[in-house]
Amino acid sequence: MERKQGEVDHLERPSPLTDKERVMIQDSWAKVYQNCEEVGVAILVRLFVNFPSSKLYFSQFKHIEDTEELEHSSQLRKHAQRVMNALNTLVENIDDSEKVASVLKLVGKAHALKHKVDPVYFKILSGVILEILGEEYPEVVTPEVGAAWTKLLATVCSGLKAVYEEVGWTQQSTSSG
Ligand code: HEM
Repeated sequence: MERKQGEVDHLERPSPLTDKERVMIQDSWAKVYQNCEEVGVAILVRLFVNFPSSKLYFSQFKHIEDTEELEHSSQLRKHAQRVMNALNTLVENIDDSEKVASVLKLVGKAHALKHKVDPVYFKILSGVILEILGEEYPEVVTPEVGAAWTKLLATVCSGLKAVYEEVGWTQQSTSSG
């Protein structure tokens, strides 16, 4: 059974990142980004395996259940690359709130208006990112570094939610699920 939304509720209402947290995020990301393709694919495969309803937005692999087959999907790999690139831009520009806001606006608008992705999946994805980073980089992602990432991802989710509200997103038939 899928895990539900409440699990990542701690990602709500982020407090601002401190300078120390920004540095921890940038240092840890530098290591992660060396393997961006592998890590990106691992994150998305975990998302789609653990939360199969998230697959339904993707025309080319929505019916694929086999993990290895998912891993090789070109649509999945392309999206993994896009997610990692966007995260890289956010981390690189962590001190530039205008740049961060413009990235979130582009991503939020595309997902709300074009792809019609329920924003809950951004929270779910954030949980998966934290999980994979902790598993793959246990030496780098110490509890303190993980906490900084939690804050960053919470900021991303709340920024995206604000964009969704701005473009008039209304909850679509997910209230019972
Ligand atoms: C931080 C999180 C994410 C980032 C940075 C991101 C980034 C992107 C980008 C840059 C695109 C192409 C933009 C466009 O179509 O105009 C895209 C496409 C897409 N995204 Fe995301 N995405 C994220 C999370 C998600 C999630 C959680 C889902 C659904 C569960 C999703 C579903 C899609 C779909 C269905 C497409 C179109 C795919 C295609 O045409 O092949 N994205 N994403």
